[in-house]
Amino acid sequence: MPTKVIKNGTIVTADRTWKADVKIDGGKIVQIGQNLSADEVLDATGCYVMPGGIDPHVHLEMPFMGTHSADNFESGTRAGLSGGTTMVVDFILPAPEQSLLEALAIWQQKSSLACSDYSYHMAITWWGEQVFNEMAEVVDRGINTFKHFMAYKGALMVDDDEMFSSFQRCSALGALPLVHAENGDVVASLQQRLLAEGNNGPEAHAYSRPPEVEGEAANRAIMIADMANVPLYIVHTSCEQAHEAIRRARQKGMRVYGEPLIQHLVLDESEYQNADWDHAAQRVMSPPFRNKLHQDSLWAGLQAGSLQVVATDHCSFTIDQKRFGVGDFTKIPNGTGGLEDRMPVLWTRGVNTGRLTMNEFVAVTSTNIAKILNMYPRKGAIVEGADADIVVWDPEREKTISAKAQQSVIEYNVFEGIKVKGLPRFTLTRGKVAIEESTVKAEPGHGEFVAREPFQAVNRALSRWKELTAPRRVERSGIPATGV
Ligand SMILES: NC(=O)NCCC(=O)O
Ligand SMILES: [Zn+2]
Ligand SMILES: [Zn+2]
Repeated sequence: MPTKVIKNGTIVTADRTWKADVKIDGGKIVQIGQNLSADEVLDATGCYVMPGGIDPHVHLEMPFMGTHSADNFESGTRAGLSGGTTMVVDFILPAPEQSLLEALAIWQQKSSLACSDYSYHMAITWWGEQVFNEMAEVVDRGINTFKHFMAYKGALMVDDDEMFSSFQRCSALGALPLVHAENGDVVASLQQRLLAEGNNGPEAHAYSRPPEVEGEAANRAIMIADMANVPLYIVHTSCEQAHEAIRRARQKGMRVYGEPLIQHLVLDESEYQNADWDHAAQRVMSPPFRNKLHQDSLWAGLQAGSLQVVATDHCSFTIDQKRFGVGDFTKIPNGTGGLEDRMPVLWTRGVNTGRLTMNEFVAVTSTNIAKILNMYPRKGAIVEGADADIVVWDPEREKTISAKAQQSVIEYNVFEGIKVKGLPRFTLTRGKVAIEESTVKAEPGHGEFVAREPFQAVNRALSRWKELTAPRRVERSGIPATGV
């Protein structure tokens, strides 16, 4: 590959902003400085040169609710690159009783046509000696995060006992547990009550998953992680109740991380009242969209640092797939898209409004998650030696989001009609230009798996502290005789 230099731009990282050129060779950043030269020049006049976005929460070709999500690794990563996201992390979902390693092989096959780099979280969907043993091998293969669904009763859900066992295993292996925090038993019961009362439309999806069920599960997961001496990452934090649990845990010194989605920051529950069934069903996801007060709480969390990451949970379904749930909202496949839109929408609603600084934008879209997932500074950084996953961001480029022009294969977009200002001029994946304004040059198969080492610092610090403060037997010199 010829050498490249990005010239005339302003580099923006999570902690600095400065004017310099960036030279790329062999997929890596090799030099940062003034007046650099190379075989090819990419002009960044008027632009910000930032670490490419990392979306740590996507479901590409996910087997779920009797179908598969519509975007695969090819269309999903192409959509990501179009919006400035240069890496995704997908969830491996072993079937009940299936070997984790067998499931990993299936996901390796699915991701062979990825256009950008990717990694995996392994879901713990059942528990037993085999899972306990295989978790060590999964960590050896570069997967240091394990996901637990506290919802989707009868499908992906695990109970507290299984979760506690798995969290303890994570602690021993230097791995990080993730949770989908919703009380699955209560949701299942509310769903049945709503259906029995004749509430079968998509709005009932939101009624069956109020913020309280998310808050309770977040608190429970935090307590279980504390008992297991392990940090915790709570995915798709959508409401004040869950955010409050995370804030409180962090104030007490616990390592708990929270991840709002761009959908929850920008779209609200009124979408489910739309008179058009398709419109409302297309927005069915778990947790559901919330009201403005919850949105304010999430924005405040990003500003204050109590929430660290903005993701998408990209899990797209076609109109026909959504229609599986006509007459019964519990059969509407849960999930929405967002991979192409996360960065432009967050820039527009965050940086352009003054809610986030540019550096905070980089932190919550890339650097923080690179650190949390233990792949920094290979990813999430503009430094010599890092992968050249870079977005050259033009703050003046505008568009109106429209499904007609998107990379995702579905026919609609939940952000349809939103005007964004701030878009990629170039997106580079390991030094290769994948996007040049609206020209897509992404190459299926270019993406590589990113292996992540087990955690050292946080897990060790937690275990050491717990060891020092563990309950201890009191040694006594004289023990009185029993009073008989
Ligand atoms: N979020 C959602 O509705 N679908 C994807 C699966 C999940 O993350 O819960
Ligand atoms: Zn989830
Ligand atoms: Zn998800």
